[in-house]
Formats: sequence, structure tokens, C-alpha cells
Amino acid sequence: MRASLIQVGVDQQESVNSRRERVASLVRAQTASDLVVLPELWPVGAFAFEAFEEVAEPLDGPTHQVMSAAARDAGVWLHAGSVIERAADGALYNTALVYSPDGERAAHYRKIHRFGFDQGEATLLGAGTEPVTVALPETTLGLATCYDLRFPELFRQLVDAGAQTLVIPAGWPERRRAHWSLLARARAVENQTYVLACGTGGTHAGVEQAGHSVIVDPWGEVLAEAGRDEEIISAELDPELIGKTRHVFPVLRDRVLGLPTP
Ligand SMILES: NC(=O)CCC(=O)C(=O)O
Repeated sequence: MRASLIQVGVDQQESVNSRRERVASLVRAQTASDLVVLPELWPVGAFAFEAFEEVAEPLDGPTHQVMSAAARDAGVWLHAGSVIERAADGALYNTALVYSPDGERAAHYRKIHRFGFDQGEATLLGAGTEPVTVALPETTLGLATCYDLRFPELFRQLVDAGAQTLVIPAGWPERRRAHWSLLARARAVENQTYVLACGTGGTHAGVEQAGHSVIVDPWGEVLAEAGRDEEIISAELDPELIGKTRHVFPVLRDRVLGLPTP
């Protein structure tokens, strides 16, 4: 199974509409892939807080229209990164969208852990409450978004629900790039899953992005890694490697659950 991550360069000189069309053509070109992944909030930029209200869209809004068509045209599963979703009650969420190769929306995931402490996303957006897995023919995806990467208990819950490939779109800043690279590998090693971690390139809202999107295998080996600019990375995933890794090194079996509080 071939996975490709499109590390979109987000630059506020480019309009949201132009970027949507440009990224759609990049998705359409990935016909050799089975699964294509985009970053967090690539239409607007994860740190462009002042624009969130203006670009907010319903689940079937402009990004959905363009990405659904791109997935269908390429004939790929598409994790289309995330958008600012305006829900029916007016609340805003950071919502990831997943499409099947026929262009149907297979799942959406509202980011559970909002970044910013008492500022930015944490004050502007609502928090998701539902972990989400998506069954593909070859693997089951577990969805998380950016800051979620810091919360291992979410990933363990996804793995307990059957996730074999953890997909993490992000808009991660360069100044914490070491955390990004370390945590992406840690999530793969501790859960014995593939990790597809797709960030943004460029600089938006004055925040230099880390890029360094990465594909990690269940043993923690880095199969492909991007630099800082816009770039597409790809790797072959072997769905059987997850079971093999868990068989030869059965660490998940050795979990001790329900320990008393010290
Ligand atoms: N968009 C984000 O969630 C940023 C997360 C981040 O910068 C960090 O965890 O560090």
C-alpha cells in the first residue's frame, strides 16, 4: 500500500481559493498512491487565528467539494487534512476530513486537544469529544491532529479500537521541531503502528513551520522524511508488518491495566 504525504507550503500571499485549487491538482497527480494525506488547516494556516471566522465552512463546504472531486479523480483514499468547520449551531471546530476513492466523505474528526493554552485555537474553537478510526481495505486509520500528538492516551485508545496506521496532520512550528520528530517516532514505537505525520511548510502569521513530515514504520524506522519547504514524500506500507512486529516483540501484550493510584 503506497502512502503519500503532501507537505503544503502555506503562505498568506496565496489566497485560500488558489491554494485549494493548487492542492487539488497535487492530489489529482497522486494516482500511484493508495492513500494521500494533507496537513492541518492548510487552506488558511493553523496559526492564522484572525482569519478563522471568515474561512469557516460547513462540512459540505468549498474544501469538501474540491477534495471530494480530487479523491475521486485520483482514485485514492484522501485524508484531506483539516478545515475550520462551522457546525449547525454556529460553533467552530478544527475538523479533519477523510474521503474514499469514490469521493464519499468516509469520516470526519474534530480535534480533541486544542492548542494555545488560554489563547488562539483554545479560545476560538470547540473541542472534539470522539476518537475516530476509519477502516480501509488494507489498514485501519486512527485519526489525530497536531497538538493531539502530545497525548499518548488518545493514541492508545485508537489502537485499542483497531487502528494500525496513525494519521496526524499538523501545522507544527519550527521552534518545536525536535518535539514533532521525537513524538511521531514515539507514537509509532509505543503502539507498533505506522505513523503518517504531515505538517505544513513555509511561514504564515509570522510562525515559521517545521515541515519535516515523516512516515514511520511500526519498528520506529523513518521510511521517508521531508525538509522544510513544500514537498511530497511517499513510502510503501506493509500492513502485515504490524502483526509481525507485535508477534516478535509483544510489548502491547505486556500492558498492566488498572493499577491503583499511588
Ligand atoms: N496547531 C497545533 O496544534 C500546534 C501544536 C504545537 O505547536 C505544539 O504542540 O507544540
